[in-house]
Amino acid sequence: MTSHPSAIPLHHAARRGLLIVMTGASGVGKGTLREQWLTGQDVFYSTSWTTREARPGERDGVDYVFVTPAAFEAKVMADGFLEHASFVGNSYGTPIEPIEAALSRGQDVVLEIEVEGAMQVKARMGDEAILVFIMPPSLTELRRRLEGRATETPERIEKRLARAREEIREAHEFRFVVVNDDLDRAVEGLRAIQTAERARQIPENEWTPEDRAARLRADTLRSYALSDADLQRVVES
Ligand SMILES: Nc1ncnc2c1ncn2[C@@H]1O[C@H](COP(=O)(O)OP(=O)(O)OP(=O)(O)O)[C@@H](O)[C@H]1O
Ligand SMILES: Nc1nc2c(ncn2[C@@H]2O[C@H](COP(=O)(O)O)[C@@H](O)[C@H]2O)c(=O)[nH]1
Repeated sequence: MTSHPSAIPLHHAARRGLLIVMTGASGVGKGTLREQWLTGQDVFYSTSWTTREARPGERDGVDYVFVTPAAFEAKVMADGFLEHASFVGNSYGTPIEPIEAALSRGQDVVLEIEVEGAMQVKARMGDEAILVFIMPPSLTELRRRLEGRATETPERIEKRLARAREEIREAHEFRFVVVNDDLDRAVEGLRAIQTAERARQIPENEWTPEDRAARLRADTLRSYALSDADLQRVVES
């Protein structure tokens, strides 16, 4: 029997990549988690544009594309960003074109961005965006991590912590919340989310035992379990 393309069930058609957005306060460990989580995976990590100065050891085109405010503004005017935001005195943005190309060829895409930009992605991409808020165990631990990383002046650390207090209060806006206390446990949570979201693209009767386990684990990370009081406790701790 010959089959017509339109007769191919949707789930057998080429899979579109997942768009996973990691967000959360500066210094919570997004980059550290991402490196451990994505090592060995063929995932497209979006390199952002920024107007901030490169830190020692950061490479242009790898860690960020470092640009002047004028070049950044020109890209904004050309509608070249999926999202962009100002963060403690500098601009940051996600170039749109490589993201759409990766998703169309079936490659998963990971963004690592602050909260205002993540809200823009949510508004623009709707349910396609899998938004994951990375939560610090406490604000005291977040301060310890920012101080330990030693990339910011004391004044800039205070500004980032002030912004963190606002960002943490927005956590319930995102689909999942992963607490980055124990690094391995947090990475395992991110893997479960990725596997569970992939499984959603196929009928449930085709799920493997691993898919089912991932779904159960991912359900424990849904943000609706968090109350405002829970978020306030983190901010005050
Ligand atoms: N689970 C963890 N336990 C202890 N320290 C951690 C943990 N995760 C990350 N760190 C440390 O916290 C510091 C900040 O981590 P990282 O640079 O990955 O944060 P980030 O969220 O990517 O920051 P930014 O948003 O500013 O780029 C680093 O020194 C890192 O080694
Ligand atoms: N909205 C966006 N935020 C971004 C982007 N790239 C990085 N970031 C976030 O900015 C802060 C500060 O970063 P740092 O490198 O100066 O410490 C942090 O939360 C990053 O995740 C982006 O393209 N858009």
